[in-house]
Amino acid sequence: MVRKWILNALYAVIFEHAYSNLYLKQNLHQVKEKDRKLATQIFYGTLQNYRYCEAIWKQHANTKQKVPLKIKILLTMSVYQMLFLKKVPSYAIIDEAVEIAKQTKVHTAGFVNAILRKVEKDPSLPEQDPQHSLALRYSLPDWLIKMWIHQYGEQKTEEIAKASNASLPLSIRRNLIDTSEDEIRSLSVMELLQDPIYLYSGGAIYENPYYSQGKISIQDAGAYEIVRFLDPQKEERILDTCAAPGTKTMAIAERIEGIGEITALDLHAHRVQLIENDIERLHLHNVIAQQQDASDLEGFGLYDRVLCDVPCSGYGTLSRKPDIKLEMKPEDMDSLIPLQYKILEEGAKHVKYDGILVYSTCTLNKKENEKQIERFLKAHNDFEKVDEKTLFPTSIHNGFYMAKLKRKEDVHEKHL
Ligand SMILES: C[S@@+](CC[C@H](N)C(=O)[O-])C[C@H]1O[C@@H](n2cnc3c(N)ncnc32)[C@H](O)[C@@H]1O
Repeated sequence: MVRKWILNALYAVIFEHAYSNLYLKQNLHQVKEKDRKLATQIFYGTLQNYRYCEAIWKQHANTKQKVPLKIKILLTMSVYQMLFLKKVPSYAIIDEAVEIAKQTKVHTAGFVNAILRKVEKDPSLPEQDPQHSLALRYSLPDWLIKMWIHQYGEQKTEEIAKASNASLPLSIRRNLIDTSEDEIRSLSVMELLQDPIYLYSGGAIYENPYYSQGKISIQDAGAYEIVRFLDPQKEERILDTCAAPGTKTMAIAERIEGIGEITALDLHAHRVQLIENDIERLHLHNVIAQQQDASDLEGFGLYDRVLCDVPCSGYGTLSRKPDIKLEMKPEDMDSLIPLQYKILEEGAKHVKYDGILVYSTCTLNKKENEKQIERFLKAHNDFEKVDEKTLFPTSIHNGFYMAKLKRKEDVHEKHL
């Protein structure tokens, strides 16, 4: 029964903290091929709309009644289907939910039936304060909406919130070294966004021989903008300080057609392994992966370009990683700021005269973005800002912030 499988998958993500994309990658094969698309849609759709769907059934429940965790998820995923899957009639969704409740906690079947019948009759939420209702509509926490309104204004916040809930298409990057545009076009599953980025609609990408042969890689179109922004050139020495899983590293290597030298670092050994796997899959010989804390780069030399794609709160990637929405807490929001700044300062020491330093995040929080750069520039008058961009999320790509700094004085002896 596909819906029972989805219930267990959601339980693993919500209460056992499995990563949604990894869980699907490892377990979706248990679902019959014909049901995989639907299973994926209900799984991600429920995660994305969790707060909203939960609020809808909860208004019909007695607040004193103790509801088992799995039954809460069952109700929430059923409400998601009733509201968002127009092709499946409500009675079929309710019947199946009652059947699953009987198999899971038999005494809850009547409760599940009663609540879902009430939702069927009245699926709306009462009038709320506008900020709270915006947060609920897009299943985001109230404090995040408040912060975005404060930092980006009301209209932008509505756009960000909407995009954070979109079902993004999968996009891929053509390998610029050995895969021509014609070869990519011959695959009818590709639609051009901006070469080398294409939309992919060909189903399980990991099973596509183009993927295993290293001709294509998964790449968010917004993330690739950071690579264009870094603008790596052939024969340069490039340092990527927070590189795993290596998507941008590989895109840089392909952009310079394997001519030049890239050092890719990451703090965690298991994540360095991910970079190494891609070096092998893409047959790249000019990338060195190394486990290293980027807040201490003593002994590293000077580079033409340094990319600090720092760890961040990830609020630009909520549509592709809806699990973040379930776990985000206001106290976590700014916790990475000191580490980000340390990585930026350390990376800066290894930029050669006239060289380029790019600082980037996949979040929308000015304290992790613009404010970091303002503070850095005040403390380092040997750098100047040459460009800065916030790429807001859309229904095609994630959201990012990027700043490009140039070293303008030859003061390395002072630093190294
Ligand atoms: C935003 S992700 C990088 C994504 C990567 N650039 C890409 O495009 O695939 C941030 C990375 O920083 C790594 N990280 C966290 N703290 C670090 C540190 N002190 N030094 C180096 N890497 C660190 C994390 O393990 C994570 O892989």
